[in-house]
Amino acid sequence: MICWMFIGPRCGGVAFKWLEQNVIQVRMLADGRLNAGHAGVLLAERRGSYPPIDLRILKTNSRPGEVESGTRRKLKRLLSFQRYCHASRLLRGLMPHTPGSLHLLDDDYLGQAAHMLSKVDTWNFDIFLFDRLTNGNSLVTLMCHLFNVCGLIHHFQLDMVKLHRFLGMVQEDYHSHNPYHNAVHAADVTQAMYCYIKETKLAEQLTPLDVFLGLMAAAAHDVDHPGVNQPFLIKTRHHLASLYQNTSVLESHHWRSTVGMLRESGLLSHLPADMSQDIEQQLGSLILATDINRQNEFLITLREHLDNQDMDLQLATHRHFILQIALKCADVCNPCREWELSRQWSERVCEEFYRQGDMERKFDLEISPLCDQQTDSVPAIQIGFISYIVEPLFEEWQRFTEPSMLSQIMMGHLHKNKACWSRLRYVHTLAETKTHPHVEEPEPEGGQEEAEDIP
Ligand SMILES: Nc1ncnc2c1ncn2[C@@H]1O[C@@H]2COP(=O)(O)O[C@H]2[C@H]1O
Repeated sequence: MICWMFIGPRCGGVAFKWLEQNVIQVRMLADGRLNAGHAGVLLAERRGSYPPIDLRILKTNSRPGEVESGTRRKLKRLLSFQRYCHASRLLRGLMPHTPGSLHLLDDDYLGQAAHMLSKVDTWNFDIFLFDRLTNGNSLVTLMCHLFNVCGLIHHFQLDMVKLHRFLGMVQEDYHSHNPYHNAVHAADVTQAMYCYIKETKLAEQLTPLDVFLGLMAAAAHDVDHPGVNQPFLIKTRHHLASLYQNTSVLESHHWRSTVGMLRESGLLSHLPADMSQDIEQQLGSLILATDINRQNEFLITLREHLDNQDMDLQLATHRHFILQIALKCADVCNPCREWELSRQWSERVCEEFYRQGDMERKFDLEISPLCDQQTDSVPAIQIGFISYIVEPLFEEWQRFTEPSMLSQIMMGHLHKNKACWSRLRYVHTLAETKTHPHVEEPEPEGGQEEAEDIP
């Protein structure tokens, strides 16, 4: 059955609504235009960040065919115009976030944000605070600053209006209602990427193009993330899953969306065609490397290079590989942040998992691993994630940096945080035992003593 529905203003995330007996509407981001699937689950196709425009256009078209054919050009024009307004508001320092109530940023806030930027290369950079100080514009503000301090604007002769327009689009295309996969995560990964790029081992070898690619890929690597994972998209037969043949579905979408925004903004239009094509391809290869399913492939290659001591950063291919690794590290570095920051990311990512699990439960789909709030506790998820993903990767990264001061700081946080989660898991299991006395009382865990002083 084909069904078109017009729904309220954007609220992000994914929501279900029963339409008919056995047809469910799944709303992603509350974009107005929905795709229909006769298998029972309907998923929304995301077409940009400005649903009020979508809705206005779509409401004037009651039949799906008409919407598709008659307004495509108009829609595109309006989206661009809307984005243009957004970018120019950003340029004037106005807040783009609450439509109809634009305020000037308080000078004190800007002063504090500027002060934070002077320490943007420190590992304890508090991205949550920075996001509040910039009124939700952490990604745009951070990227503009980094492009400036890295000399990229000058080197690539970038047009500032186009740059703002592009970054505004990227930031807006992150779903602000995702607890984890939102623009603050992108800003966090970008800040981490900057720290890695500045590692002596890399800084000496990277070209301006490498730095440009590393920062751009970090900023855009999760753009338009729907807040659910690939298995969810596959089992609900989302059109992106079939478009990308069930392989690196989200990452492919992040990349292609980025390319679309690059072209729409015209940011690279002054560069020779072969150069902008190369940039698009390299961005793809970097963003696709963040597919967590490819973790082992990258880890094995990195280990081989380190064992054989054959990494030659004068070679473009080797620099590209190490940029992929750096981006992968940045993407999963939250357990290496200091406890207060790390804990927030852990809770956010688990909240996103649980929301997915709740939807799966509600609609009788199999609950995905780690997504069952009733059985998968935050501490248990964290210990698993640290043990199987983060530790193995960062151990090799530490070897690569020989080891740098930053690597040692990150490993220090990682071990402390893991011990802390162990302690919390123990407390959690103990509480479960008290509630369900038939469950055997847990033994104190290895990390417990180490974690005594951690809240
Ligand atoms: N603190 C964390 N705990 C558990 N999983 C995490 C954590 N941080 C990141 N991840 C996972 O790591 C994945 C990296 O790729 P994704 O962004 O697709 O999705 C991310 C999450 O599924």
